Amino acid sequence: MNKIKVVVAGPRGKMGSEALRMIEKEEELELVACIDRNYDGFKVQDIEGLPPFEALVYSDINECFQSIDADVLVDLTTPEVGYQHTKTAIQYGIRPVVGTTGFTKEQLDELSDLAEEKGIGAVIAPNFAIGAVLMMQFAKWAAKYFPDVEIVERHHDQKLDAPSGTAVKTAQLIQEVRTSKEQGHPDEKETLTGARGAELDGMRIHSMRLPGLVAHQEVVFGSTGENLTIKHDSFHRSSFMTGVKLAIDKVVTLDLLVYGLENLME
Ligand SMILES: NC(=O)C1=CN([C@@H]2O[C@H](COP(=O)(O)OP(=O)(O)OC[C@H]3O[C@@H](n4cnc5c(N)ncnc54)[C@H](OP(=O)(O)O)[C@@H]3O)[C@@H](O)[C@H]2O)C=CC1
Ligand SMILES: O=C(O)C1=N[C@H](C(=O)O)C[C@H](O)C1
Repeated sequence: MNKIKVVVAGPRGKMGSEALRMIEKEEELELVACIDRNYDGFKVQDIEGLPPFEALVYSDINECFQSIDADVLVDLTTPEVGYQHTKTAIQYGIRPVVGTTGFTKEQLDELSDLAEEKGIGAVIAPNFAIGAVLMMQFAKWAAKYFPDVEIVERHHDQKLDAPSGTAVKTAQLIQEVRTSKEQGHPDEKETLTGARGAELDGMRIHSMRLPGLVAHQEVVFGSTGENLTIKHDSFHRSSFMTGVKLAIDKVVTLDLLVYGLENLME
């Protein structure tokens, strides 16, 4: 059996370390290297808390891709670094699977164009939890009937981007089917800036950050005399790993960039 050769960027992070534990259990996957700014030249097994892989760690992504034979880059870092990593991977013909959130629309468009130009598969998924993907799809369905909607996302307080990638993706999916409208009272005024949350096409997105949380979202629809709430909770980062594995399996068969795991689920 030909294993899929995987590089993980951000291996000491909350998601990156979970991805290593997933790869350790999956027979068809082989970890061939990691990218980490602090441990150049180390073996993964020499970094405290990480599984006993012999794979080498590189600080420089170019050096990594010039030195090893890899099929897929899994990026779980930060918006700025993840964007650069994704671009570099496509340029080297290594297929990126990106969980990192916070990319701008312009960056996503640019990466999509680059992948198409090079004929390289790529997956960028704001949320790899199957339940979260379903939550977004159910919300899209409901928005056909309920155009008044607010999104409330709650995350741990170490998160760098707000709103979450999932909240933005949910709003974009809703936008595809919802009749565009401004919500709330036409004369409403914020007496404290930000009280009504972020705004996307008239929809409001509220972001909470608290210790103890992992990743949670409610999509609340309102209509005459009724409310509908669609809710998803990730209580542990293992919830994202089924989707990461699915994306790795599928990306090697693609020749363009796919944004959102729903496009890979049958
Ligand atoms: N798509 C999905 O399903 C999910 C996506 N995410 C996203 O994944 C990303 C990572 O999340 P999480 O694991 O919680 O974050 P962490 O902060 O725990 O991990 C981030 C990792 O990136 C590394 N990093 C940070 N800055 C740099 C840099 N300049 N160069 C190289 N490496 C760097 C960190 O290393 P260092 O210690 O050196 O800073 C760390 O290993 C986020 O964008 C988050 O939103 C999270 C959960 C699910
Ligand atoms: O940073 C996180 O933790 C998460 N980030 C992703 C997002 O921004 O939507 C996915 C999930 O919500 C966890």
